[in-house]
Amino acid sequence: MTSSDQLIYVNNHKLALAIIPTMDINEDDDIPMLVASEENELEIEEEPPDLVCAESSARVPVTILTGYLGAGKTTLLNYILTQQHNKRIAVILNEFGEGSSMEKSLNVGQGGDLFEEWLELRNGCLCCSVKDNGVKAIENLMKKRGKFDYILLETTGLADPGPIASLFWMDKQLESEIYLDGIITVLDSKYGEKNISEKKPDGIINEAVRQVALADLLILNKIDLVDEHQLRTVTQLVRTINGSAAMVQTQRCKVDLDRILDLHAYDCFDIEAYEQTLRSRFIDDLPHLDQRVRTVTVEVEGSMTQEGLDSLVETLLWERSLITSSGENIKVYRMKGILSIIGECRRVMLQAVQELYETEPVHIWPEHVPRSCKLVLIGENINETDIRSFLSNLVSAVPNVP
Ligand SMILES: Nc1nc2c(ncn2[C@@H]2O[C@H](COP(=O)(O)OP(=O)(O)OP(=O)(O)O)[C@@H](O)[C@H]2O)c(=O)[nH]1
Repeated sequence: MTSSDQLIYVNNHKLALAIIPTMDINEDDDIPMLVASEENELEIEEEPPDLVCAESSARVPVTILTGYLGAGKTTLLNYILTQQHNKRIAVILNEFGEGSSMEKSLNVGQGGDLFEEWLELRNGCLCCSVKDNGVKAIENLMKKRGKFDYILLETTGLADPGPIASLFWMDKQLESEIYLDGIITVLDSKYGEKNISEKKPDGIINEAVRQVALADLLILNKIDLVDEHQLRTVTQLVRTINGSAAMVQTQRCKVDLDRILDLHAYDCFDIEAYEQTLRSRFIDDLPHLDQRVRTVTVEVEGSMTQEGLDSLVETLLWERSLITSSGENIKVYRMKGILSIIGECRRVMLQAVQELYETEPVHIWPEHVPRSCKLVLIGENINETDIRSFLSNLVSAVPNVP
């Protein structure tokens, strides 16, 4: 198998498995197409009856499964695929063509009526910065194989999930067939602290920290290998980095699938669930650890103008130009918020990953509730004092302005 192959397994009933390795992209190349290689001709039925979704107009969720080397990502994947979920799940392993990972993935779904297809991705990959390519490749795959109900994407242990999330976080106006449902990070309870604390050259934040920071759900796995004290320490550490994600403790990643699938972490499908994620679960810093990446929640009473919102996005996400009082540059990985915008009678939901953001008016502000702007930020060098001061400058001192 060469690095330009994709391996697709399709279980007639509910499972398709794909491995998409790293590829080079030429600027002159067209949008990637999934084509059959000569090695194993792909036989495509126009509409395979058992794989075509009844509601073909429904968008397909993508869940990103990430976590440091050996944390239990594949264990989680296998667990999901063997549970009752009544979904036709496509699995994409972003494995960079590593032989061992492929062998391991061959175990997934064995025992069912499994068959293989070899596909080649002419250009484009899931880890590149060209947003459309990975998405188009999957959409092409869906056209060929019929529509899946769900896509699970397992990253490598050393992946930064940020760029991958940006790839799938599609603007609704682009009318993509897929959308980002959530990022799940699996952590090894025994080695999690060591992995998170590992220093990289030039002070770069390591991948384990980034994976925790960007999680919508944190799975603290391998709890059978630690005692209560170790579990408390790693839980505290993870919570300090990401105070917004839900968290579960597991052995062999056994977790209720309702906690994993259909999270809607990037839309306002369930506003109450969204508001839950804005509630601070922040705990005190652990003094013995260098905690450059952390979560801060700030709420300022009052409303801001649309220009204020533009300025917030520009400063925090695009220019990354906010400097702390101690001279450090604030870098936001993930931001959520509920804002009061002057002239808008509804609460405005704000979501951001890396430099991408989305705002959406949701519920009407109740008359008795004072208007306010609330932000949750996860990133480097973030501290409450500087964020509060920045937000206060943007928020007018006039509460309850319609
Ligand atoms: N004791 C114990 N072992 C576990 C648990 N979960 C997974 N493992 C084992 O840990 C090892 C690594 O698990 P994987 O699921 O392959 O981890 P991964 O994150 O996919 O690993 P990479 O792809 O190499 O980064 C395997 O031997 C698993 O059987 C657990 O809860 N307890």
